[in-house]
Amino acid sequence: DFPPADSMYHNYAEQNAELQKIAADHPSIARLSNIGTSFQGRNLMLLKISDNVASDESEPEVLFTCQQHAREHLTPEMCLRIANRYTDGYGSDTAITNMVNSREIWIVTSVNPDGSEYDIATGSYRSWRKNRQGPGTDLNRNFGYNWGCCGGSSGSTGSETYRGPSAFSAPETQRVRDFVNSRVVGGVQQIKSHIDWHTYSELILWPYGYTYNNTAPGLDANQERAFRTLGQQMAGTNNYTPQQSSDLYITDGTINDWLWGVHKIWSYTFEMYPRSGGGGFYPPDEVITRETSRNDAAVALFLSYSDCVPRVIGGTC
Ligand SMILES: NS(=O)(=O)N[C@@H](Cc1ccccc1)C(=O)O
Ligand SMILES: [Ca+2]
Ligand SMILES: [Ca+2]
Ligand SMILES: [Ca+2]
Ligand SMILES: [Ca+2]
Ligand SMILES: [Zn+2]
Repeated sequence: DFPPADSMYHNYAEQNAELQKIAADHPSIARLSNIGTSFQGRNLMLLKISDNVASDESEPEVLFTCQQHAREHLTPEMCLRIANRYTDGYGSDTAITNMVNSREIWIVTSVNPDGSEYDIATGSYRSWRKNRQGPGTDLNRNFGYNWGCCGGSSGSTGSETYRGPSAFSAPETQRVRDFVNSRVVGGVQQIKSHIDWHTYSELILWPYGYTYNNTAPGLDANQERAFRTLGQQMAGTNNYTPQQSSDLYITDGTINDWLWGVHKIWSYTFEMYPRSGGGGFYPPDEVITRETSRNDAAVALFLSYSDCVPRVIGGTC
C-alpha cells in the first residue's frame, strides 16, 4: 500500500471500491465494467457515463485513460475526479448535464494495475514504470502504429522504454486496442477524442510522437492546426505548456499515435504536476485535490469540443 503519509492516494482495491460506489450511486448515468484483464489477471476497469447508460446510443464517444505508467499515481486520481464530477454534477451543473446527455464518456482508471500495485507493494516507492510482464514493457511504446519505427523506444528489455518483443505484446495494450476496435460501429469509429493522463512536467501533447514534422501522412495542416488550437486553449486554463509531443522527444508506439494514426481519434496526452521538482513522480497526497481540480476547466473545454475537435478552428465533422 502507499506510505501512511500518502494514504489519500487510491490503491487498486480503493480505486475499484470508489468506482463501484459511483456506479451504485448513479445507476441511470454510470455503469461499471472492464475491458479484460492485465498480465497478472487484474480487471482493467471501465466506467461509462451517459444518459440511458445501459443503451449504446448514437452519441459521440469520448475516452479517458489513466496510469499507463505505474508510478504516475496522480493519474488515477484525475480519472476518479472526472468520474465523480460528471456523475455528482449531473442535474445541477448545466455544462456537466449537457455533456452527459449528449455524449458517452468512457474512463479507464488504470491501464497498468499490475505495475501500480508492484510500485507500492513494499510500502516504499520503487519508481516502477512498466507493466509486470517478464522484464516489463513500457505500455506507451507498445501500440501498433509505427511501432519501433524511429528511435522513440528501446529494444533492450531492461530499458524503461522497452517496446516489448512485438506490437501489442502486452495484454494491457491488447485490451485497449480491442476495446477501441470494438467501438467501430457500422464502419464508423464512435470514439471521437481521447486524453491519456501521465505525470509529470505540466504539458499538453498531441501527435505525432514518431516524427519531428508537424504534418505527416495522415496528419495534414488543418488537422495540426485543430490539435494545436485546442491544445493551446486547454493550456490557457491550467497553465500547462502545449506542444507537439515530438517537441519533447521522439516516441514511437504511443497510444496517441495509434489512436490518431489508425482511428483518427483526436488524442492528447496531459502530463500533470509537478512541472519539475515538487516530489517528481511522488508528490505528497496533499496536492491531489489542487492538482486534479486544476484540470476541471480543461476537461470541460475538451468535452465541449470532444464530438468534433475541428470546430475549434471553425471546421465541421
Ligand atoms: N509520463 S512520461 O514521463 O513517461 N512521458 C510520456 C509522455 C509522452 C507521451 C506521448 C508522447 C510523448 C511523450 C511518455 O510516454 O514518454
Ligand atoms: Ca500526506
Ligand atoms: Ca446516452
Ligand atoms: Ca454509442
Ligand atoms: Ca442523450
Ligand atoms: Zn507516463
